Formats: sequence, C-alpha cells, structure tokens
Amino acid sequence: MTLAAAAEAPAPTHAFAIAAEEVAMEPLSTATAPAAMEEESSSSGGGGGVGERRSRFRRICVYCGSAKGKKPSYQDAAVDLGKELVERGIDLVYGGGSIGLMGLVSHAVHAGGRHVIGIIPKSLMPREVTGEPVGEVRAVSGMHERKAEMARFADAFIALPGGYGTLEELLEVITWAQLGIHKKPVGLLNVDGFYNPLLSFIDLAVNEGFITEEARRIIISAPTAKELVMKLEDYVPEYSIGLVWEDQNQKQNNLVPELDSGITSS
Ligand SMILES: C/C(=C\CNc1ncnc2c1ncn2[C@@H]1O[C@H](COP(=O)(O)O)[C@@H](O)[C@H]1O)CO
Repeated sequence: MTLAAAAEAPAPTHAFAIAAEEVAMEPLSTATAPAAMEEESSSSGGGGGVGERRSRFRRICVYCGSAKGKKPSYQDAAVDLGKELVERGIDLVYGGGSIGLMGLVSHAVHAGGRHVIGIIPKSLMPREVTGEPVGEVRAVSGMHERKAEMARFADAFIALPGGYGTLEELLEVITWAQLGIHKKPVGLLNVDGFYNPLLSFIDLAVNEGFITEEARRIIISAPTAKELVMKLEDYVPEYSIGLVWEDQNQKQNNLVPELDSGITSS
C-alpha cells in the first residue's frame, strides 16, 4: 500500500485519550536468564535464524533524529544498531520515517531480514515529510497515540542521537519507568559523548534533589550498540513504585499486541 493510501486508511487503533492509560505494557519475558542470552543459537528468542544470538527482546523501540547529524559517526551508529538488532533476532519499532537516522536504522534492520514496524501519525505521512518507510507502517491519529503504540509494542527502548523529538520520546519513557508504568530497559547510545551534557544535567538534578539515585539508574548508556544491547539484556529493574492505571487490569488480559491489522508499505 502506498503512503498516500495509508494516510487515508483508518488508524488501526482507537483514539488516544491519556498516554499512560493507553500503554498496555507487555512484561518482559523472565524465562530467559541473562547468562543464556549471549549464546549463539539457531533459533533466537526473537524468532531469528542460524547464527543469531538469543535475546530476551522481541522488539526494541529506537528513538532517533529525523536528521542525520553532522558527524559520520552518528550515521554509522544508526547502521550498527540496526545490524546489532538483526544479529540478535530483534525486530524494530520506530517512528516510521525514512529520513535522517530513522531511515538508516530502519533500512539496516529491514535489509537484515528482521521485521520493521513504523508508527506514523497520518499528518506526517506525506512522502515529502517522512520519505518512503520500509516494513510495516501503522497509521495513528496523532503524536500521543504514536508514542503510546511505540512503547506498547517494544520490550526495550534505545535513543540514538537526535533533537527535540528524540529527547521528548526518551524522557517520556524514562518518566513512565520512574512511575512504574513499565519496567522495560531504557538505553542511551552515547555516540561520541553526544549525550554527556544530558547525563551531566541529570546528575545535577540528582545532586539538587530532583531525581533520586534509584531513578537515575533507569538510564543505561554505552558508546556502542553492541555494549548497549548487552547492558539492556542484563538490566534488572530495581524501582518498585507500580501505579495501577484504570484500564491496566483489562489490558493485562490482552498482552500480546495485535500486529496483523497494520498497514504494510513493503
Ligand atoms: C519536521 C517534520 C517532519 C519530519 N519527519 C518526521 N517523520 C517522522 N517522524 C518524525 C519526523 N520528525 C520528527 N519525528 C519524530 O520525532 C523523532 C525525531 O525527532 P528529532 O527532533 O529529529 O529528534 C522521531 O523519533 C520521530 O518519532 C514536520 O514538518
């Protein structure tokens, strides 16, 4: 289906009400012990093929710039991350565009044979805005619904370098982790120290009493995709506040997201 046709199609999910309530977070599988995750396997946890390493993650949501950034290292990191997901048999959830780092990571995952789910608000769907995305395209009604759907489908989150959009998405999932809305790992791919100023600011906020030490540890960072994904595999959430949102019990009964009603572009 073309992007133009997809933009006309009804969104596969109902309208967004309150972001947190929309996030029927799937709990991570606890069946796979971290020690077993690094083994080479012919049938990965992500459903992958020969030579892939087993992962406890089926899908990882990647937040990243709609621009490529000035340094080639940012672009290399996006491709490396895509390849790392492929190697571990992990599918990609992302913002659905084909521009900037979004395009690089999605093409790397798609080219490696893993599933790519792009979640795009209808208003961003015109080709001149998003480029031509690869994989499965799911149309949603707006940015809030997009973020809730991205979070719902993913087992973990990774932020590559990016701008306001990336920061907003990243800080939201960190905040949701702090509130106990999910217990999924959140990683920063700190390419060439891109995120050092943000991490310094967060440390300042800890020192000034606005962020607890425990909440600071929600953020996992590493300079390379390989190191970061390894850390995420080993991550054990330690915070305990678990808010129960009104419709959470109902959503818990329907934990597996329905992926068969999306709109496919390629
Ligand atoms: C600037 C405009 C559109 C650019 N095209 C985009 N297409 C899809 N998703 C986008 C786009 N721009 C931002 N996003 C979302 O924010 C994140 C990246 O934002 P950043 O500011 O570049 O860091 C990305 O993950 C997307 O979810 C409208 O004219």
